[in-house]
Amino acid sequence: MPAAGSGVRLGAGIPKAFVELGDRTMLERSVAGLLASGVVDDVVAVVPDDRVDEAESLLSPLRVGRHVVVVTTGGAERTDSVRNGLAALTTAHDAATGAAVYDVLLVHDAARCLTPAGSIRRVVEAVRAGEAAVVPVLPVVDTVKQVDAAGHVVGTPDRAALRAVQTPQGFAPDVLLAAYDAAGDVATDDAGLVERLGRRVATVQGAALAFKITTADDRALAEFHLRSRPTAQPQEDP
Ligand SMILES: Nc1ccn([C@@H]2O[C@H](COP(=O)(O)OP(=O)(O)OP(=O)(O)O)[C@@H](O)[C@H]2O)c(=O)n1
Ligand SMILES: C[C@](O)(CO)[C@H](O)COP(=O)(O)O
Repeated sequence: MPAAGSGVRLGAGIPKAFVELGDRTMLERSVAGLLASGVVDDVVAVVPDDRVDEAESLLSPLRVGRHVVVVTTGGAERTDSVRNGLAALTTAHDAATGAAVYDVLLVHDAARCLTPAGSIRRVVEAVRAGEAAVVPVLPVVDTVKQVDAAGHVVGTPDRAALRAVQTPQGFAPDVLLAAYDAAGDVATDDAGLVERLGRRVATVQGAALAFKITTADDRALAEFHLRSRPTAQPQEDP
């Protein structure tokens, strides 16, 4: 779980994953949401260097039953943070068993902390059914324009062929590790690195509640959803 971003666009003055929504930080909500989905065993949370102790303390109550929750530090770009998370996972495996024990790896933004369980499950099921890489998507409802540097429209892609992509993105472990090994530069999502290997990326239905909390308006929207359902993290698709 990449959670090491600074949250410039949110403008809260602290790293975004540590911003509270209601009584819990986005980080806690996101990790709890994954573990509550019933299809996630362990989580590596990737946080800013100076937030490791705080993350350990926030996430400690979630270390129940068989679940392992590891905290490690991030890098300058999201890609760097995910790479650090994968390294922590590999190290943990080598120390414990000497072999990979997972059949699916997910990469999930801490900033998508209201993601319903259904979306997480659909991604995992599609990887288990044989897809090497899977992304949850929504149809694009606005017309999308391509613009030049001056902001003038240079094209209108066919909206029917466009999708807005969310997380968690799911992968066969060897495919994700190979994609990060091969990655020379940054990508805006993890599946983009898999595409560069020439591998197929499948789509499954995403969820409106899996929106990425990016701006103050998004935060207000998330708080509205939580006030509407005060008792729990949303776990089912609307
Ligand atoms: N160097 C980075 C940058 C981003 N992320 C994480 O990647 C997810 C998606 O990134 P984004 O929403 O863009 O978060 P920020 O980078 O914090 O936002 P901003 O660009 O506004 O600063 C977030 O959970 C964020 O914490 C990360 O782990 N490491
Ligand atoms: C991975 C992602 O959430 C898919 O939509 C998105 O690309 C992250 O972008 P950000 O600029 O790092 O928020």
